Amino acid sequence: MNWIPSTSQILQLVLVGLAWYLYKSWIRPYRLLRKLGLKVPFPKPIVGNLMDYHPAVQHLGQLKNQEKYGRVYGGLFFSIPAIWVSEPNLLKSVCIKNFSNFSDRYSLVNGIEPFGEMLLELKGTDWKRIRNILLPTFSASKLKAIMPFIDKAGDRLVATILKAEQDGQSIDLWRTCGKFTMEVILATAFGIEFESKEHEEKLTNAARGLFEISPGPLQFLLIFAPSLFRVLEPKLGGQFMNSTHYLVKTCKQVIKERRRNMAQGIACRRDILQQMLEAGDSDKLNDKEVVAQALLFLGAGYETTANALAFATHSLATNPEIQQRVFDEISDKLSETDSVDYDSVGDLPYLEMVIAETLRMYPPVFHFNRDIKEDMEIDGLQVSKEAMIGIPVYAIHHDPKIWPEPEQFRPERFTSEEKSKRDPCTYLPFGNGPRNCIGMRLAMVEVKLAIVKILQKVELIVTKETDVPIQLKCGTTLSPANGVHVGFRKR
Ligand code: HEM
Repeated sequence: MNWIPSTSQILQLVLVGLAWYLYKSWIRPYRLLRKLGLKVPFPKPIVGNLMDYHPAVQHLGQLKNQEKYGRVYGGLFFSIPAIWVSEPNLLKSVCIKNFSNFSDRYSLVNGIEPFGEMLLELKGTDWKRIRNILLPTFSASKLKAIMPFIDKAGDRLVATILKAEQDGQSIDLWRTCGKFTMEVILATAFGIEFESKEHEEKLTNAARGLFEISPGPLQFLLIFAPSLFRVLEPKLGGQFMNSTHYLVKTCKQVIKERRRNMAQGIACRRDILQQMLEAGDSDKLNDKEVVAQALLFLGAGYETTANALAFATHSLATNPEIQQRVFDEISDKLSETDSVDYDSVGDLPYLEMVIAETLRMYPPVFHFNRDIKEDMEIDGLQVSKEAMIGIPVYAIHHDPKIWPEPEQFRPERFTSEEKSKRDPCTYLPFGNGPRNCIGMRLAMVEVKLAIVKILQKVELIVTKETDVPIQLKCGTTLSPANGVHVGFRKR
């Protein structure tokens, strides 16, 4: 005889299931953090502490939590227990001293192809293998080879600015910087140059759609139910899956063409894509791995670098004496006719300090994380393998005990003397340790070259449209909430 459950039995089952789910995803991780001896703001079911502050101002949430709970506290990222650490000694242990226990990142997008194969998401020996193959790609000599692409994109950036100045038009310099960094990364990592305005827009929109998932239901699905995410996201108007498909297809076409040319002995462009295709002696990257890294470089290198450059231009416009000093340094070291090459942009110490201070005040990557392999105690802090370490970069960079008057823009904080007084783990725009940002040199050279080229032609000035102070917004990265609207005065 078939047993048919009654409505009340079904209801009871649903309630038990719900209670079990809430216990597992809410109470249990909360109790774990409390058991570790951490102060934890009481989380909400499902979202945890994610919505304690509006998602767009997570950077201020970091600061408030640091003020309230100190440099170590707990919180739930959805149901994932996170130990937030901003104490420099502990950070040194996590990122460097005990690296073997914290060598991986907590996986947030590895259920979608090709994200699981990206360096950012890879773990253990798989990460080490790909990182070692890729490292030489970002060496000084290899970056020198791609300088012509960066230089060309820099010329286009300056042409746009000069046209705006001539027409007396206002432009959003943040968007313009985005076009520059997009052009660089597409030309170098994807081996593509824009064929038309339409082509440029299609590629730019697709690249923007990557990693463009803000905290909310879609992010929840992406982390906890990637198969469902794959089906639902495009139907809910998201761009992530469509952008991914388009970019993978585009990259595969370029790789096919390169492989054909290589087989026929036809010389190929010396860009990052080519270096990846040729990288490794006995241990080569296969095409799937190359596509994954090209997409990652696009996602990790476009918006971050654009924001850094846009924040730097805003800081220069709002600090005219500092801008003058940078201009004097550029004029002393480089005549306008000199080509701006890798070595010449590397010899501008004051500009370097200005960029460092920009990245302190406005770190585009305002937090990052480390997975915990085994339970252990580090400098009196008990950590559990069921949790992750969260690193609140914005709060660390605005801690008044480390950076007096943190809201003041002072490049002098980065003289060699001042730097030697501070613990390196108090400044983390590119992370730290063996898992730090592999694209740091490329990003720095892009930002420096663009600033040199801009300042050689125009002075950046504050207009009535300029946001002072600049308003910030958290999405995947920390960006200017209203763009960057500064004026230009031709030199
Ligand atoms: C101003 C621009 C940039 C900033 C602020 C930035 C920041 C960061 C940060 C904070 C991390 C995490 C580091 C850690 O966990 O210790 C990271 C990782 C990474 N970044 Fe960047 N980044 C920038 C530009 C770039 C560029 C231009 C590329 C490549 C073209 C790139 C590629 C990567 C990759 C592949 C990783 C993962 C490294 C690994 O797991 O081994 N980044 N970046």
